[in-house]
Amino acid sequence: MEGSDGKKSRRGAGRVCSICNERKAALKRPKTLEQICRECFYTVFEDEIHRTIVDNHLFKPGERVAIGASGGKDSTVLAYVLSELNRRHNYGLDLFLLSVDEGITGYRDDSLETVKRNEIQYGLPLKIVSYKTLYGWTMDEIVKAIGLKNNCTFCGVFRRQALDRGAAVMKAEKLVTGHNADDMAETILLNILRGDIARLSRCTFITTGEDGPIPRCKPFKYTYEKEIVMYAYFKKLDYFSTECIYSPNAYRGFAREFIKDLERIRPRAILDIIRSGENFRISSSTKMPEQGTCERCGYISSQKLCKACVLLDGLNRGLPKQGIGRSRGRNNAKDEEHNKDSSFQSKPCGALDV
Ligand SMILES: Nc1ncnc2c1ncn2[C@@H]1O[C@H](COP(=O)(O)OP(=O)(O)OP(=O)(O)O)[C@@H](O)[C@H]1O
Repeated sequence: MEGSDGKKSRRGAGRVCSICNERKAALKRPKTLEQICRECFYTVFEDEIHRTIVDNHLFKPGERVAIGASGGKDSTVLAYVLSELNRRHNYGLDLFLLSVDEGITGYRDDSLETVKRNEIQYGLPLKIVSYKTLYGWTMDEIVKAIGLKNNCTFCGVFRRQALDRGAAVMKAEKLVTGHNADDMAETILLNILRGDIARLSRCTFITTGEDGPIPRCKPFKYTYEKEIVMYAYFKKLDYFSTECIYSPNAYRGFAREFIKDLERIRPRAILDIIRSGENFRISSSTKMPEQGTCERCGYISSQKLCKACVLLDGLNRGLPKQGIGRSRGRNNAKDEEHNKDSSFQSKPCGALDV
């Protein structure tokens, strides 16, 4: 960059990487603000994920692992990095891509095309399961029935089960998702704001569902979204970057913006929120929901019917609002009455609903 005096601007020009002290710095690392070169960025980024995997015992050798692949930046980088680390460190994992087709025209159909290309680029087999086949409804049809306001509830609940069912069909022993540190901080904050103690106590776990059909883990728990985007950009990874056309959730949006503001002032804020969430102690007198199984479909549930069955029932009976909102200890006709007044909404898509 030339200054007004014709000399090279000092800002960043010629600065040496603070890690290798050899190459020219090419970027400011969002997590630490260090000026580093690309090569060192790749190394620290991948090594941190490797450490997270090893320190938290995320996998066992020989495990069959489904990578929840939406075609977006997070899961694309996850698929790429995990297959690299698997080779480099001999994890011995049998990896494959698992995608859920929610039936959102102009969004998921396009992102699935990206995943199909990733299948070839990374040499990972791909399995696609769809809402239409599993539930008889596409999200386009659900939105027609319910409108834009609560559709994320359906999508989040159905996706969670769809991933489990797809993983079960493919005989996976573990499912990994691309939820990152920003998602994690956002969910902690939302659970505090909602007073959702049950979720707050579990939402920071890196592995969840060990008592359910298939454990899920989040290797990007401490990975910053900005670094994921940077990594994808520098590595020229093929991903789909459009927002969901049905995703208007204002409450989560505020939490997201708040965290981004905090990060701008102090990058460590994201990690500190996660640490705080991890260190919360839930009072032993707090009543927690007991896990059982859904009477209808056998899926894990703390109610007589799981959330997906309640929502599906409502859709099929022409009462799509049934089951929207909190329904602790309910699952009966009174739900509907309650839901009319409920100011709470279930978790939207992108949720770290554990
Ligand atoms: N349709 C899908 N099929 C398979 N996995 C999915 C799907 N949608 C979401 N996931 C999994 O859940 C994670 C979090 O999803 P979320 O909706 O928050 O998207 P995101 O933060 O934009 O992630 P991505 O960039 O991977 O789309 C994804 O990284 C992915 O692993």
